[in-house]
Amino acid sequence: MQITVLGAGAWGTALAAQAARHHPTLLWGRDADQVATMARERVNPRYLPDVALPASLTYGADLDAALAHAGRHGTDGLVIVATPMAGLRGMLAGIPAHLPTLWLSKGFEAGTGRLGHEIAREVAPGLRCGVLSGPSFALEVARQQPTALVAASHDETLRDAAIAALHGGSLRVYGSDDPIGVEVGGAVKNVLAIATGIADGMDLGLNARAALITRGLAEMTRLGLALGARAETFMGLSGLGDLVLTATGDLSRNRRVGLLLAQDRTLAEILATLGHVAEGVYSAHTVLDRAQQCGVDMPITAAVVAVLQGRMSPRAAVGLLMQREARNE
Ligand SMILES: NC(=O)C1=CN([C@@H]2O[C@H](COP(=O)(O)OP(=O)(O)OC[C@H]3O[C@@H](n4cnc5c(N)ncnc54)[C@H](O)[C@@H]3O)[C@@H](O)[C@H]2O)C=CC1
Ligand SMILES: O=C(CO)COP(=O)(O)O
Repeated sequence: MQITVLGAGAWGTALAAQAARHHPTLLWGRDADQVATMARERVNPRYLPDVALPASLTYGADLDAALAHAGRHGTDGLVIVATPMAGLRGMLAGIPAHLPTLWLSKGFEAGTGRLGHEIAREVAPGLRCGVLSGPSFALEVARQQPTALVAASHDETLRDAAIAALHGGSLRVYGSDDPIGVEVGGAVKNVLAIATGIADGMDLGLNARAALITRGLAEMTRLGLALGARAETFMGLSGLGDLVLTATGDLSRNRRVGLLLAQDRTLAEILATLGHVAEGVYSAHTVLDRAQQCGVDMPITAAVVAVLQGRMSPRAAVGLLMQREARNE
């Protein structure tokens, strides 16, 4: 299978390395100098330093040529979009309709509030596509540490293509026909990881973290159900799985944002030093907007939004959550 990965950040590079062990794979990046460095040194010094990339992986900065690589044998190729959510719309709009496509981006699009499958429906109707998500720090995948992912699409042939492309060795890829649930899980866990980062940064303790994860999962599930997802999806890899990973794992950029907010660093300072995208920062208020449109209560998300917008201190946000009325679980 001919595979093209669009986006040479941490996750695109890690997944391209995995794919290249089994299939002819090309990694496209928008920065020609970075691409030339990767091709020469077989390492991505900016986003995944210290990980040697397989010799079989090829590189390109020309988007048309990269897409032609995936289309070399007609419809048998696969395009994997690995940009942040902000780049997904532009990428999907340029992919030829015959090329099956997966995206890795996790979030609600800032401005429109759309999930990936909603963007695809708008800009690429007819494209066979789906999302690949689940608990997966790029560094661990790049180091070939065991990881389980979920490929979600209403199109069974697309799920099969994702599994054929990536399942094997240290990576297990499960299928799901609930792309809404898988996308809501991947988007909301980023916001909740900021919340547990704040709690841990304030030394609130392990009980507080467990409470945020559990009640956060309830928020995530409520929103997902309102948007048309199935409840059981949130007990799976992209719900509970990715939430536990991101909310507790110090490799998470979203969690790191929360830890630093708790030290009273400003968001601008934090983002200037992060060096990678933290999607929760950009989709938190969009999650809340969509929840409000559906009449869904998301108090933890609302608290994170207030802190991110500088309207409330972390301490005040915790106080507000603790003062809420008692209710049945
Ligand atoms: N890093 C990780 O462990 C994981 C990340 N993800 C998701 O994958 C997506 C990408 O994340 P990372 O690779 O970690 O980000 P990153 O911050 O490491 O790299 C982002 C890459 O995207 C490129 N980029 C940014 N905007 C772009 C645009 N408009 N068009 C084309 N390229 C653009 C940047 O140049 C950079 O190469 C995010 O949505 C993230 O939530 C999902 C699972 C794991
Ligand atoms: O999505 C991820 C792990 O599954 C990565 O999380 P962060 O973006 O918070 O690093």
